[in-house]
Order: sequence, then C-alpha cells, then structure tokens
Amino acid sequence: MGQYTKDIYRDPSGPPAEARETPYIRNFEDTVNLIVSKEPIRVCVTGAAGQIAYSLLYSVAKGDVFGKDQPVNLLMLDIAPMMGVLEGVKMELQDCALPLLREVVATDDPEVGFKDCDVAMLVGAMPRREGMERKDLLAANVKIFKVQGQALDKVAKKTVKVVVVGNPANTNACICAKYAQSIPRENFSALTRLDQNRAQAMVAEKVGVPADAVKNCIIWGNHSSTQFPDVQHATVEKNNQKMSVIEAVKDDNWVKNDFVKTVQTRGAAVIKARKLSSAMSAAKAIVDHVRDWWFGTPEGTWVSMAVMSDGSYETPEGLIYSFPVTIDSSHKYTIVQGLTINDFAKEKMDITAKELQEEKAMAMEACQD
Ligand SMILES: NC(=O)C1=CN([C@@H]2O[C@H](COP(=O)(O)OP(=O)(O)OC[C@H]3O[C@@H](n4cnc5c(N)ncnc54)[C@H](O)[C@@H]3O)[C@@H](O)[C@H]2O)C=CC1
Ligand SMILES: O=C(O)CCC(=O)C(=O)O
Repeated sequence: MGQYTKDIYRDPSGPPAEARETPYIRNFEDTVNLIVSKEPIRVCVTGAAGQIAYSLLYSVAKGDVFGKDQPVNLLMLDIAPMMGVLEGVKMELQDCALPLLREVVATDDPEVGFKDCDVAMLVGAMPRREGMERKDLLAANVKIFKVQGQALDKVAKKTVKVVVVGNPANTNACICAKYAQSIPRENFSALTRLDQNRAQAMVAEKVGVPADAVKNCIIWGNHSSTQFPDVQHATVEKNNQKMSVIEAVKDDNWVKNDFVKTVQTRGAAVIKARKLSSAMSAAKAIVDHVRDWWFGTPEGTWVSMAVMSDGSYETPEGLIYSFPVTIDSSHKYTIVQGLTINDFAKEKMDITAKELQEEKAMAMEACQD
C-alpha cells in the first residue's frame, strides 16, 4: 500500500510547512492535508477471512468508525488454513483505493495481529448452526479467547479497546479480560448492539416511524436467548412529538411477549432463513458500537454494551453483562444509574445473569484443560 506524504498534497499557495503544525480546513486540499497529518491508528480484526469481517473491514477502512480524517492501519488475523483467502481480502482492500487506509497486515499470529493495537474487534470464532444455542460453542471458542487475551496482554497498547463478537460473546469477553491482566477490565466489552438495533427497528416498525426516531432501547444481560430487551425507558418521536415507547405502542402484551421473544430469537431466525448467521447487520452493529465508544454518545441517549459488571442493578460482579451506558469524549463509559426496574424486568434480568454465571463456570473449567 503506497504511503502518502504531506508534501504530495500540500497547497502550494498555503503557508510553509513549519506554519502548518495546527491543521486547518480551507478547501479540499486542506482536508487531505488534515488526513495525512494524523497518525494512523492500529485496528485489529480477527476472523478477518470470515463473512462478518468482509463487510466490517471495508467500513473501518473507509472511515465509518473512526472518522473521515483518521487514517488506519488494518491488522487482519485469522487461522493458518485461511491465509490464502485472507490474501484475497487484502488485495480487495487495496483495490478499493481508500485514502484512509495505510498498512494492511494479514497474519495467523496473534502477537503480530495485536502488536501495539489501539482497537481489537474479536470476531473470529466458530459460528453456530441451525438448532444450536450459542453456549453450545463455548468449549470450542472460549480457548481462542484465552490465547487472544494472553497475546493482547503481551503486545497490545494498555489503552486498547476490545469488543468481542465471536459467540458466546459475553463469556468469551470475560475470559479474554481474565487472561489480559495488565489491561484494565473496563477496556473489554461484548457486542449487544445488534440486539439493540433489532429492538429499535422493531419498535420503529410497530409505531410507523424511521428507526432513528426511537431512542434508548436497552438490552440487559447475555447476547443469547435469555437477554432482556427492554423498552420501558425508551422514547419515540412521532409527528414532532416525543413520547415514551410504551405510550406510543399501547400494547403491553406485545411489549412483554412478542417483542421480547422476537428480539431474543432473531439470530436463530436469520440462521434458519439464510443457512448462515447474521453478517451484514452484525458488521453494522460493530461499527455502531466502536464508533460510539470512540466518539461518545449524544447528549440524552445511551447505548447497550456488555461490560464488566460492577454490581449495578444487583447483577453479580465480574460478569460481562449488557447494560445501558453513556460514553464521554475520552472513550470512558458509565453504566446508566437509577432506572426503575419493575418486577417483570427484575425477573428477566436475573434469568440472564444466572445463565452468564453458568457459562462463566463452564468457561473457566474449559480453560483449565
Ligand atoms: N455478538 C453478536 O451480535 C454476533 C456474533 N456473531 C458471531 O461472530 C462469529 C463470527 O461469525 P462469522 O464471521 O459469520 O463466521 P465465519 O465462519 O464466516 O468467520 C469466522 C472466521 O473466524 C476465523 N477463526 C476461527 N478461529 C480463529 C482464531 N483462533 N483466530 C482468528 N480467526 C479465527 C475462521 O477461520 C473464519 O475465517 C461467530 O462466532 C458468530 O456466532 C455473529 C453475529 C452477531
Ligand atoms: O446467532 C448466532 O449464533 C450467530 C449470530 C448472532 O449472534 C446473531 O445474529 O445475533
């Protein structure tokens, strides 16, 4: 991949190089100057030869996640038998001629893939097939995350932000964090944004508004069929009026039954229809998750992320549990506090916590082998 230099894009009529320490935007050329003046960040995507990565890598490389002025070095990790395929993905990325894309590395060595990385998107793992629960993947996949945790611990930046996507995502993230002791716990998360997006889209359809008119749907707990999609605190804007989703939907039975069940089992429904698990929507959700972690959440809105439980809402500490969080401009998230939890919600939140405790126990055992 050719390296850009500031000189190639310098505006000849502009100030001399020494006066350009502070980037400014005046015209197209100055925008390009701004891009070339930023240091590339190092982003690792694992499972890079797989179906989710095929959409995700393009989005990252074209600026959907870290912004249109942030160059990226892509570190693509997969297993040895996939190196041929990965070379093809690398060629395609190069052939996109993307201005933000700098170095592209294809490797099967986690210590190369995670070297000095700023962000790690851990997608690589075995996907489930029709009829399986995500926890059926546990024994096979959890060991991948032990090895990757150890490698992150050794070679990644201590500020690295990690999102685990490979299932069972919450428990894999828990194991990854456990084996990366030198990296703060709060730097590890698992993806429940796809579930949030599904919930948001379902409510929007029910109310008859665009998806972005619905805010603050929550996913509590595990990215599994025990998760609790909750719209008790969500809002919707319809005909220039903001109201609660409960008020707009006016169907308590739907909110408590059809809605919850459909979101919980949407992954399985996609597998049944496509004979493959969600990929386009998963890649979009990863983009949403990491973009919000990087830039922060807009005032008055929260997003769902599975993060290390600190006991908020009486959840057991030490699980990677999905909560509503707000994020500030320095990448720090805070679990939203003080939401009213009714008996219906409490029961659902406990069920998913119990499943996570069981998964964690099984995962710890699998990691002893
Ligand atoms: N949390 C979520 O919302 C979602 C999670 N998923 C999960 O994401 C994972 C990936 O899904 P797809 O991309 O569809 O699967 P895929 O089978 O198309 O790709 C997975 C890739 O991971 C690679 N891989 C396996 N072991 C690896 C290792 N140790 N290191 C690096 N790469 C490794 C495989 O060689 C393959 O290229 C699955 O576990 C799936 O269940 C999928 C959709 C949503
Ligand atoms: O359902 C699965 O096991 C794979 C895909 C997934 O996690 C999802 O679509 O939510």
